[in-house]
Amino acid sequence: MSSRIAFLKGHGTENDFVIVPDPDNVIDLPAAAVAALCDRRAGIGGDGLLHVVRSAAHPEARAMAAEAEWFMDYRNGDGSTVEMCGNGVRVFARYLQHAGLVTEGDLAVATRGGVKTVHIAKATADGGPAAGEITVGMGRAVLPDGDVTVTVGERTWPARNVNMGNPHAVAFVEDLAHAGDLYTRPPFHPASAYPHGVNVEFVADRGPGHVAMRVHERGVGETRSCGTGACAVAVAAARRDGADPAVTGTPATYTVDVLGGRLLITERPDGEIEMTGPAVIVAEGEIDSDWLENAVR
Ligand SMILES: N[C@@H](CCC[C@H](N)C(=O)O)C(=O)O
Repeated sequence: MSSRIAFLKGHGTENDFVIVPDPDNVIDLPAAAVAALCDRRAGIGGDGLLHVVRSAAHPEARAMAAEAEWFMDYRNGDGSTVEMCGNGVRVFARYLQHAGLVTEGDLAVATRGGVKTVHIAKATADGGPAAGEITVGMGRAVLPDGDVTVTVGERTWPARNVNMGNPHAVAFVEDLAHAGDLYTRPPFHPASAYPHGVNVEFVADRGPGHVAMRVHERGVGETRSCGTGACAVAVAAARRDGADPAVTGTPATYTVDVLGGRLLITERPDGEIEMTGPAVIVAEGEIDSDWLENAVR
């Protein structure tokens, strides 16, 4: 018998998500269902899906339940299950606030990349541009050794391998247009560098401590923003600029412009990376369970 499944739609710097609240983890969301929901023509449309589950109700999050009540079961738009989504965590927190499950201030969110600390800023009465922005403690970057290159058409660039819980290849370019059509992933070399796929960022300078990026996201295509990608870009830019907060004892802050807005990234001397940006809930509605079942068949 047909039933209704509640959903919301939200975005963070235009990286957009279908949000499916399911505190007790009773909704079956195989990869094909996620891909159908994220389909921009035949479904609701989104770069990914945020399945909102109590940590205690999810086998992959139970061990984190004492630290974080809520688990972000994140999926890419193609249905793949991956470690982390930076914009997704902010939108996830905004959903919890919107639903009255948390209030402004600090909270912890369980993810496959570990527990993330989140701070929801108080919205100012004048509704200033930064009102209610959300800051996430994204953890530390890992920079594996080894040279990687990425290629678009006739051009090849060296890329910095940065792991933010998920893998990134960061290439500095003169002009973001040189990245071409990022619908498909640019080839990288050596092929063995990323056995589980990779997100590829192209970065151009805009001024001191200020860069702009475009991204091809694993499991999605080109998106208008990637939070983990912006963190990877800030770390790669800092190292290129000779700044390592662990050595200098001084935080390194980069403004990262993405196609859908702006993120502020700070790497602290202890290596912890903080990302600040907006998160917006734009709509809510109901999914027809018959439609979803048929879409999966
Ligand atoms: N958009 C995300 C990253 C989502 C995961 C990524 N596509 C992957 O497969 O690693 C972000 O904001 O970080």
